[in-house]
This record gives sequence, C-alpha cells and structure tokens, in this order.
Amino acid sequence: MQEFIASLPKAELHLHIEGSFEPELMFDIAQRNQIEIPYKTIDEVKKAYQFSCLQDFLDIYYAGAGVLIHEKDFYDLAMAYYQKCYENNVIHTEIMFDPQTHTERGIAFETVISALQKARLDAKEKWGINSLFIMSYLRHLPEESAFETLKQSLPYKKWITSVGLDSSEMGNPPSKFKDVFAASVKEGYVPVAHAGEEGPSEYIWEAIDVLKVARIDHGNRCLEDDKLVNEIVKRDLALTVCPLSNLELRNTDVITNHPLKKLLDKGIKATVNSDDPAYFGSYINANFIAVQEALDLSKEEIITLVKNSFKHSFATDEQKKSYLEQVDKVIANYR
Ligand SMILES: Nc1ncnc2[nH]cnc12
Ligand SMILES: [Zn+2]
Repeated sequence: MQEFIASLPKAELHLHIEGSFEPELMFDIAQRNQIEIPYKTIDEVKKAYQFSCLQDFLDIYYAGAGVLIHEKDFYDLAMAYYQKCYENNVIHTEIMFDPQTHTERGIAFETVISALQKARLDAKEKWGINSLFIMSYLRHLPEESAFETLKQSLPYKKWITSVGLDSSEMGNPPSKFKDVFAASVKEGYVPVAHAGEEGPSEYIWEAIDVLKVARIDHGNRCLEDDKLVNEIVKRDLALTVCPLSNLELRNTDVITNHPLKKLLDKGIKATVNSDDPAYFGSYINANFIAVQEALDLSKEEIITLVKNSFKHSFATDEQKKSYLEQVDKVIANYR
C-alpha cells in the first residue's frame, strides 16, 4: 500500500510555504543573515516542536519565518518544498504564503512574490511541477491590514490565483474579513479560508455564506452539525484536510480517531494535505500512509482522495483531464 500511495501522482491543496521551512535550511539562512535563533541543534528544534494547540505552533512558526529577509531566502525555501513535491510525486500544488508575516517586519511584498515566482518557473522546468499561489490574510490582524496586503498584491495579480485566511482562528471569525474578501473576489482572486480547524462549525457557515469560499481549509468540525454537512455536500465544496497537523496540534487525540473516513462516508469531498510539513515532521505521502493505516482505508478510498484533490484544484479543465489520466495510468498497473 505504501508503494501504491507513493506511486500515485498527487495534488497538494493546503500547504503553507513558511511551514515547509526545515530546521537545517533555517540554520543556514539564520547564519548567513546573522540572526540569532533559539536552537543550536536539531535535537533542540525537535524538543521545541511539541505543540499543545494552534497558537503554540503559530508562535514558533512566526519566529522561524523571521529569519527570511532576502529574495534568495524565499527562493531557497520554495525550492526546498518543490524538491519534496518531486520526491512525493506531487505534480500540482497550490501554495499558501502569508505576506503580512513578512511585510509587518519591513520586508517588501515584491521580495516575497518575486522569489516565489522564480522558484515556480524553475520547479516547472526542473521537475515539471505545476503550481498556483494562494495569498493568505492573517486573521489575528485587523481587516485594514488585509486591505493593505490586497493593495500591495495588485501589481502581481497575474501570479496569484486565490486568497485565503489563516492564523489564530478562535475569536477571529471569517465575518471579520467580509469586505476584504468581497474586494479580493472583485479583483479576480478565488476565495478559500481555514475554518473549523479549532473554531466552531459556525465559522464554517460564515466561510461559505459570508466569504463564499470555493474550498474549506480543514473544516473537520463540520461533523458537529448535520445541516452543515448536507450543505457542504450539496454545494460540492471540498475540504483540504491535514491529518498529521490535526494530530500534532491536538485537534485529534489519536490518529485512529481522525475524522477523515467519516467525512468521506458522508459524501464530503475530502483531500489529504500536509499543512506545515517541516513543523509536523511529515510531507504528503506520510499523511496518506498514516491515515490509510490508522483508518484502514481501502485502495479505492485512497484513489478517491487523490482524485478529489485534482478535481477540486484550481487547475484548468485541460490540466485536470491530463492529471486524472495520469492517475488512471498508474492505477491500471496495479489492477
Ligand atoms: N494549521 C494552520 N492553521 C492556521 N493558520 C496556519 N498558518 C500555518 N499553518 C496554519
Ligand atoms: Zn493551514
């Protein structure tokens, strides 16, 4: 089964580029930028990466991103993730980036987006990987800050597909960002949002009714509301589920209790993703393997999850057709 999972071409729809910052690269970049970080060894890092909740993780994640200064830093970060895509057979990825994490520290929006764009072109040339960018607003900051970010993004609009909403969920409901999402959609960005990761099912309702999202990031807590589950199925909204993130951030107590299979059984278009793989120690294949083993998922269920990601990606119809054909070709070899 592990070999089967590894051999399938995959799409990743929920990945924070700042969350793919491996400690070794962080040490290198911190050293060349002469920035002190609180760890000296990988062992110290591993000890620090024990989280009790989302906020616990976010504090460490924002501190780590603080060593990224120059365009080359962001480029190296992105190329390291694309290399992992290649190793995990990810042929299409939709990468979230948090501009405010950097602009709040005085780094120009242009530095970040130019590096990502260069890396995207190089990854396409080197490994044939296709990728899109999702500009995520930080929900712990005021809506005006998101508006400022939207404004900064406009000269680079052609490089950005979608807008997202991430960071501290509790107390920062989607409705706080109603106007900036409406303005973003007017500019042509496709809306997505984290909802129901830690926050209640009401936040998922707001994401779909107020922000009018095309996909829900996480969404696990929809299972607490049958009406909401029916609505998600009816509207054919996919969930970008991140099993090992949920485990590491204690949104799931043990992996055998992860809700992924329940979501599939209710007819929800769930997908599997890694979220912040450097912090949770697992890229996409490891996420698939963990849930397959813990929930005893069949090959057919794995195929459904993989196909859901391609079908609910923001790729063109032509790309989707080609991706699904590539998946079917691999499946045929196993039949
Ligand atoms: N899992 C997550 N939830 C919310 N914001 C995030 N930013 C990076 N990872 C996140
Ligand atoms: Zn996330």
